[in-house]
Amino acid sequence: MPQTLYDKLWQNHVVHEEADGTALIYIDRHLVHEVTSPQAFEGLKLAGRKPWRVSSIVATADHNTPTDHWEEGIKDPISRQQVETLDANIREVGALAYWPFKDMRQGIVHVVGPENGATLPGMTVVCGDSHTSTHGAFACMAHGIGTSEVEHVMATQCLIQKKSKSMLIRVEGKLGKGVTGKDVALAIIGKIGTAGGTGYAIEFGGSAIRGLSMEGRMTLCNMAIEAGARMGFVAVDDTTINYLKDRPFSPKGETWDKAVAYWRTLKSDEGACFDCTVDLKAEEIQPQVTWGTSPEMVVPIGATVPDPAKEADPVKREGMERALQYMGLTPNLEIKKIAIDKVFIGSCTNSRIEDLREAAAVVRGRQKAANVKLALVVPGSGLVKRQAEAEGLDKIFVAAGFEWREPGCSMCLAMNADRLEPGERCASTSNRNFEGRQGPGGRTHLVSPAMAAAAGIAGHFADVRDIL
Ligand SMILES: CC(C)[C@H](C(=O)O)[C@@H](O)C(=O)O
Ligand code: SF4
Repeated sequence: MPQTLYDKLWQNHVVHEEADGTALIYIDRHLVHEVTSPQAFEGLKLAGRKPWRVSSIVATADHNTPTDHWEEGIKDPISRQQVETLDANIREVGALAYWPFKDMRQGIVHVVGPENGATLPGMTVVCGDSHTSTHGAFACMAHGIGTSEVEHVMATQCLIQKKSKSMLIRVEGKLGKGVTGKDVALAIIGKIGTAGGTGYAIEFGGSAIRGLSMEGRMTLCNMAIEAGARMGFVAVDDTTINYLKDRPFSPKGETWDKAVAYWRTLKSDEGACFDCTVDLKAEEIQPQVTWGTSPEMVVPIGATVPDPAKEADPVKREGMERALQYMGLTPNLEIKKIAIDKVFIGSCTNSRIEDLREAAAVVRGRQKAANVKLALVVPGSGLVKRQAEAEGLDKIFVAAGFEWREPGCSMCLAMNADRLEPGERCASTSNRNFEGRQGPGGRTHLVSPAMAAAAGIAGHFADVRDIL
């Protein structure tokens, strides 16, 4: 019987399955950061256990690390304690790789795994972090877990799971100029809603997805969780294999050849059945901007802020009214007329080299608008930073009045010094626009890196296609 990619990944990792479908799944890669690991390490210690397979662990500090003045260390005592606790725990138990605060390879966990070849096709990848879905770009079964599951995986190398339903989201055609993986992700969420993927594992397919780089695929899979799915993935092709060649933890020599032969099987078979299929046309996807407090509250750049009065469903209407009030917006306002205070280019959604190149292409030779108080560019890792500097991207940003920072989660969420002040409005390349996400009272509009850059230059949202 033809199998979906999900069927294959699932089948390859089932250790035991009960009659009701509850299964024990083997975990290949365990990514660890400072926020969700302390209690897990503590629990292990109290039970007198050691991690089952230390070589599955890849750890880094990201959420609580500052993005400037590294020589001054971490000023906030709670953040410092979290990072120091991770340090002590990993130094005690060990790991395949650990990139601590200030290490050249430190960065956001979902950026450093793939770029070092620690995320490989066919793996089960978990992390105490919802955006673990990012790693699905490599045809992995990758999803976030809670702190008690972090402990469970460390102790047993397994997780109790039930198989999800399967959804195929097919994007056929060619994306237009200035339209990126981020716009595809937001357009999908706009179409199916933030609950659209609930209960499903999503496979992204179609010619437009195959046309995306690994960076674009990671952006897309990163946001599968915002569409309600636990995970999203893309089949292996030449793009996947070329990306992984010669990465530090990628297999080498004969093992590489064997691995590639296996990886090439990681796609849905012809005629495989999905529980649900959603189709989008690439040509119809425009640069997207969110206007509300949920990623599904999104419209194309040429649109206006929706009018709750036109919404028939009273629950939805109330949600829209509340969102508009929080966002300080009026119905029917042109998106292009919304002025911004800050720009954030970064996060595990959009802080990879290609994202920075796309933003730099817009910024090059231009100046940040006077009303924009701060435009932050935060590379996803030390390696991304080094690469960007080798290409001179940092100079382009700095010359335009943007700030070039050290890697970390930064202003994606208010867990470190980078945040919005109450009422400030931000064009952000991150993945969540919930109330207070970037700081209490802060107003987040999710966009692509090119669109964030364009907003930083114009001082308000602008269509990047008019600039490129
Ligand atoms: C801190 C962490 C647990 C959290 C997550 O799970 O996603 C964070 O990364 C986020 O993006 O909100
Ligand atoms: S960059 Fe943002 S979304 Fe990604 S792991 Fe960090 S806080 Fe979570």
